[in-house]
Amino acid sequence: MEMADVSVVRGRKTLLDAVDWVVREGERWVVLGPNGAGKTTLLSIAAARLHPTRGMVDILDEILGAVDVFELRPRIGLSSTVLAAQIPASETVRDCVVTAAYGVTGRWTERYDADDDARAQELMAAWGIDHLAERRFGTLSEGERKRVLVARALMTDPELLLLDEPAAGLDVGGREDLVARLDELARDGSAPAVVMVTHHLEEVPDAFTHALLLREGRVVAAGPVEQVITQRNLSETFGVALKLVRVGNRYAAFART
Ligand SMILES: Nc1ncnc2c1ncn2[C@@H]1O[C@H](COP(=O)(O)OP(=O)(O)OP(=O)(O)O)[C@@H](O)[C@H]1O
Repeated sequence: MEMADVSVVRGRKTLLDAVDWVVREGERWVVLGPNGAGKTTLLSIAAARLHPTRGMVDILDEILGAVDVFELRPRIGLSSTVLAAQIPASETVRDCVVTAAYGVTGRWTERYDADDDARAQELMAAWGIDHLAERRFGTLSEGERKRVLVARALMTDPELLLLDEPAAGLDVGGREDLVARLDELARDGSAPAVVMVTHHLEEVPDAFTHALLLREGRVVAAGPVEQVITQRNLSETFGVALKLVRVGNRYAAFART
């Protein structure tokens, strides 16, 4: 996925300002930035859900604006709270996952073949939700919901996987469980390129390779994790003097006093 000089302007507000970014096959990116930095806007463009005001976007060798987005979208897996809000509370977990094959939320009259059912079953097992297959989405805990959303995002065997705050609202146990699963996915050589948006350094899985830091719609730094996740870059990105703590390949940050 490539963005060149991408800007998004709404009224007098610039949501994204001249963003250049390349995500290559096999890379696992985390996008970090404070509230309102433009992370979700950036991900919406990468998901072919939003067109920029200016600039060029190439997703999986298709140029946004010159491609039928309905053909492109099934090649991109997306997990986000906006999507979660579109899933009917009465939908079973199995249907939440399998309906991604048609890019719909809410099973209706579509027909799914044995391969679709087998793929959904395999993903539910991999993400630890197979015991919940017949449970209604609306009855799940936040942690269970998050795992359903990632399993759903993988249903079409996408070439690009986009995760918008996949661990938001989880307790520490739930977060660590999800981070461990994402870490395993990141280490899988057959997994698609991954981009994960978060506010929290603690949520960056060990095996993630690259980071992009965003502040007020501008890229503060982008590149390999160890070069980008530095005390100086993070302090600039979040507008607070931060102390960076590294434990193995995991990170945390605290205000410097
Ligand atoms: N249609 C719009 N018109 C005007 N401003 C908008 C519009 N959509 C988003 N914004 C603003 O653009 C900024 C970036 O929003 P975005 O949701 O991309 O940020 P974010 O980094 O994902 O934030 P958060 O971490 O709080 O979810 C915010 O200040 C938001 O209020």
